[in-house]
Amino acid sequence: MAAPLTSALLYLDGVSVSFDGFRALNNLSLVLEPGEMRAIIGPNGAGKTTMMDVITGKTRPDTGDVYFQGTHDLRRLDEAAIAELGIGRKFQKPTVFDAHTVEDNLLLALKAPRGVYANLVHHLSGAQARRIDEILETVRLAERRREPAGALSHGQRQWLEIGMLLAQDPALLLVDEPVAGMTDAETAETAELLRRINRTHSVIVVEHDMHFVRELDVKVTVLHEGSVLAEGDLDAVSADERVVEVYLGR
Ligand SMILES: Nc1ncnc2c1ncn2[C@@H]1O[C@H](COP(=O)(O)OP(=O)(O)OP(=O)(O)O)[C@@H](O)[C@H]1O
Repeated sequence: MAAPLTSALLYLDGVSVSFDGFRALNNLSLVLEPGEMRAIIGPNGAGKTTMMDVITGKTRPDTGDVYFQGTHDLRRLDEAAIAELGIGRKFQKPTVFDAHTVEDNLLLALKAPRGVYANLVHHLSGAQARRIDEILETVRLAERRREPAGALSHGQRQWLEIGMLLAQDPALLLVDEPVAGMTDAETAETAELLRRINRTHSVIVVEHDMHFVRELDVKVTVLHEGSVLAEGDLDAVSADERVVEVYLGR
């Protein structure tokens, strides 16, 4: 089938996924514009993780369209090919190397340059060093750069993991529950950090913490039973009776 004509960065239309007859995603449609940051909320089992799994190629939809940058049909690509296209995912559980320093973790995550001439190596290490400085600044770990990652707080480890994702320079970052277990101060800093990242990257963030979602100040999609229940700014969706009923509580 021909790709739909869309200027969207990410385009999901009519996506359904069943596990043993149970519909985890049920005719889900979602459009993310280039440069956008979107917050995804919804009760346990709403399909948030399954949606991320479909976008990253971990789970194949039974039906529906999934396009990236208008032309890439993500249903036809495997996880590695989708990552290579520029979709990066941060899981809730950090996977940093504890014994390595913060900056070495970032260096390991930097995309290996392809087809590089040997006499450019020195020049490239300079570029890599600048990139690492930039990422350390963004994820607020410049002062901890020479410490082992194992010495970081829970929140700082999450930031390092976001930094490692940035090192791969994805066009779209998928971030799953970044502030779970963080202090209030770390949560506020994480909102600030993602807003900064969003100046140059598109982001989808799944999160239950409503204070955090408010601080992001972006369009919110509420999932429920595998479909979009409501979409809009947080005040609008919070005022939606159906959202109050299934998620926010009275
Ligand atoms: N591999 C699987 N096999 C069977 N059922 C699954 C599988 N993955 C997810 N499900 C079911 O699909 C539904 C949607 O799950 P999903 O993890 O996407 O929800 P979620 O919105 O991410 O929830 P949470 O907020 O708890 O993380 C759940 O009922 C879950 O039990």
